Amino acid sequence: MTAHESKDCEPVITIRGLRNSFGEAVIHENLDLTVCKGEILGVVGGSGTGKSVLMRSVIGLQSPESGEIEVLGESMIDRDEDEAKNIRRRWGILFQAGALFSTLTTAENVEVPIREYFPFISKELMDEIAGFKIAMSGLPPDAGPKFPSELSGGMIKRAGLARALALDPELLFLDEPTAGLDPISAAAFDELIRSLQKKLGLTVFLITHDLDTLYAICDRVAVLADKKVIAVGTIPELLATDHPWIQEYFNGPRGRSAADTAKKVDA
Ligand SMILES: Nc1ncnc2c1ncn2[C@@H]1O[C@H](COP(=O)(O)OP(=O)(O)OP(=O)(O)O)[C@@H](O)[C@H]1O
Repeated sequence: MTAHESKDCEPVITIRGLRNSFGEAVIHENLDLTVCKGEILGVVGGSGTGKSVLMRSVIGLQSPESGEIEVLGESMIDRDEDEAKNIRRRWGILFQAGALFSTLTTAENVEVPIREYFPFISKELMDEIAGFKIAMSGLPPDAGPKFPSELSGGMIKRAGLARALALDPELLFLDEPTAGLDPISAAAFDELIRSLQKKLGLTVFLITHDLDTLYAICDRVAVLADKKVIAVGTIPELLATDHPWIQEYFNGPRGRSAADTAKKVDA
C-alpha cells in the first residue's frame, strides 16, 4: 500500500501558499503541495512552468517571495547556514546533468559530501563507503577511479546517484533523471530508483518529462500549470479530471504509448 492510499500521509515536504517571481514574471502563485513519507512523487508540467524553480525553493537554493516550506519537519524559510546544513544532510540530490566535478574521479565525487560532514573519517573508511554507494547505484567497481569524461551518460547518472546516496538520505530529489538516456537505460534507471526507494525507505521528489517513468515508478503525480499545482494524484485519478493540459498530456499519442507499455509490463 502506498503512502497516499493509507490516508495517514506523514508529510515529508509541505508547501503552502508559495509565490516566486522574477521581475514581472510570476512563476508560482499560491502553490500548495504535500509529499508523503515513502512515496515517489512525480512532478510534471510544460516547459517553463516552474518545476526546477519549485525544487530549488524546496532545497533552499531559491528564496521564495512568500509562502511556507517545511522539509522533514523543519521550516526552510529564513534558516541560518548551520541550520540549513543540518537539514541538507538528510537529503540527496541528483541534478539533471549529474553535476559531477570533472576533475575528481567517481569515488572522489561520492566522497565530497562525506568529507563536508565527516572530515575526520579515515581515507580507508571513506573509500569503503564510496565503493559501497557506487555498487548500490549499479556501477562496476572499476567506475570508482574513472573520471566523469570516461563514463557514459547512463553511468554519469548512476555516479550522481551514488553521490546523492552518500550520506544515507531520507529524501531524494531527482531532476529529470532519465533525460538523455536511451529507452533501455532509462527503464533500467527507473527500476534502480524504485528498488532503492523500497530497500532504503526513501521519499522521492522527482521532476520528469518521461511518461514511461511516471507510469513505471511514481505513486502519485503532481501537475504544475497556471502557476500552481492544479492536480495531484495517481495517474487514474488525474485521468478522471477534465483539465485540458492533463488530458492532452496523458491521452496524447505519447501518453497512450506509455500507458500501453505499462500495461504490457504489468501483464
Ligand atoms: N534565475 C532566474 N532568473 C530569471 N528567470 C528565471 C530564473 N530561473 C528560472 N527562471 C524562469 O522561471 C521559469 C520557470 O523555470 P523552470 O526552469 O523552473 O521551468 P521548468 O518547468 O523546470 O522547465 P523545463 O521543463 O523546460 O526544464 C522560466 O520562465 C525561467 O526562464
